[in-house]
Amino acid sequence: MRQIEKLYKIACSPSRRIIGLMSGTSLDGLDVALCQVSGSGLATELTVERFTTVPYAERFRDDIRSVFAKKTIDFQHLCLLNAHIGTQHGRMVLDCLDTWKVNANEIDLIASHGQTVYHAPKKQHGLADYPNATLQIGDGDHMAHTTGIITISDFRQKHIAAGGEGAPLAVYGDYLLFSKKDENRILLNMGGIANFTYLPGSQRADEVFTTDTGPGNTLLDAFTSLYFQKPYDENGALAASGKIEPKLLAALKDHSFFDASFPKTTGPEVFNAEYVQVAQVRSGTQGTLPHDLLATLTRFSAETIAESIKRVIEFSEKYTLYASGGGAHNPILMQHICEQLPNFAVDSTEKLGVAGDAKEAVLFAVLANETVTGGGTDFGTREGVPSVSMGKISFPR
Ligand SMILES: Nc1ncnc2c1ncn2[C@@H]1O[C@H](COP(=O)(O)OP(=O)(O)OP(=O)(O)O)[C@@H](O)[C@H]1O
Ligand SMILES: CC(=O)N[C@H]1[C@@H]2OC[C@@H](O2)[C@@H](O)[C@@H]1O[C@H](C)C(=O)O
Repeated sequence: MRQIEKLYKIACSPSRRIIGLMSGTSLDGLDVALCQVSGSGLATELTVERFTTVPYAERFRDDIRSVFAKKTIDFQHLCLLNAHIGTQHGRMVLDCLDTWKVNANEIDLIASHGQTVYHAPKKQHGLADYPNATLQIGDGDHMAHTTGIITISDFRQKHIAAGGEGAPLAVYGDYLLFSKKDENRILLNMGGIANFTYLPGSQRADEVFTTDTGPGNTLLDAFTSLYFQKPYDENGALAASGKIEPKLLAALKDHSFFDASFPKTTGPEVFNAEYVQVAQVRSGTQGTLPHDLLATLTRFSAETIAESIKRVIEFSEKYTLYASGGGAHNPILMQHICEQLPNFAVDSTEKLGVAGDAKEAVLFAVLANETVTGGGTDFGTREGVPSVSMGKISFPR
């Protein structure tokens, strides 16, 4: 059968098995979600059959770090990694299928985010002659060839072509899977970077809203690794035993990103260890003890998240916040957020049927489903949510 006919059959079938893949800014591993998806648009129904995070080997992580969020890199290495990550992610998928005892030919599609290596929205690069830009590597052709499964990848470019910043894309899946009549919902994801989607109880697509808020865990991870040689502050234990340094907190919050209008996006290109060190010098707090630094950075993430949410809500309305991403496992971060949003009901996306750790990978499966089924949800003229299909199709042969 011709490849295009196979794809057409997949598109016409009442349901599809799609593997969603996400490798985020934390570089902890590849999130792999095997989903059964039926319908499209607001009639989409999705069940997560399997989910796992394949942890990255130290060597693979260091390899990605060598080109990650840096202005100057070894260009040959970037070129090699584009193919290498595509193949490695493909092998990780095959290993998962093996463990799950699922044959690759039972899978209809892979939705592969790839690895963001640089994110440069115009508001950040400031170069008048250039557009918003972002780069995800781990090419879809390598994934398709390695796995033998039709792969949809590189979702962010169409968003940019249509006037967006290439992120957050979660909003599309959030709206299709989680919006509910008469309930105002905020879906807050805290990975390396934090973002949220606002889903109005009106369920009107043209009122849906999304933005990044700034750092989630990225700074916590950087300093936990520097001072404690651990990948992250497990359960916020280190921050819990420190004191917030107010002068440093004020200096951390003093950045144009936080004053810029919504929607906006960012990444570790801005929020990195150097950002903190500069804030320490500016506030004369270089002597801050490691535990106090983590306490302050945790509060910094929480305040910038809560303040962003407060900017878009009506105080007379009721909202439920559903948390996801690794930060939802950090009780200190969650406690600070809840404290600043006292009128919110707070829950996890688990309550909505999708585990918080799986959510982003699942949402890419939804995006791929929309690409092949035609989708066509009209988000109106809302900035940051262009009404486009996303992703490029790679056939295995
Ligand atoms: N038990 C825990 N306690 C504290 N923090 C945790 C815990 N579990 C995970 N995390 C944090 O979550 C991070 C991973 O989050 P996640 O996988 O959502 O990020 P990501 O998808 O890579 O990032 P992004 O969404 O920005 O692309 C870890 O690096 C760690 O900081
Ligand atoms: C350019 C890029 O990879 N951005 C990521 C990153 O990680 C979190 C936040 O910043 C978000 O905007 C986005 O990912 C999620 C999956 C999104 O697009 O919704």
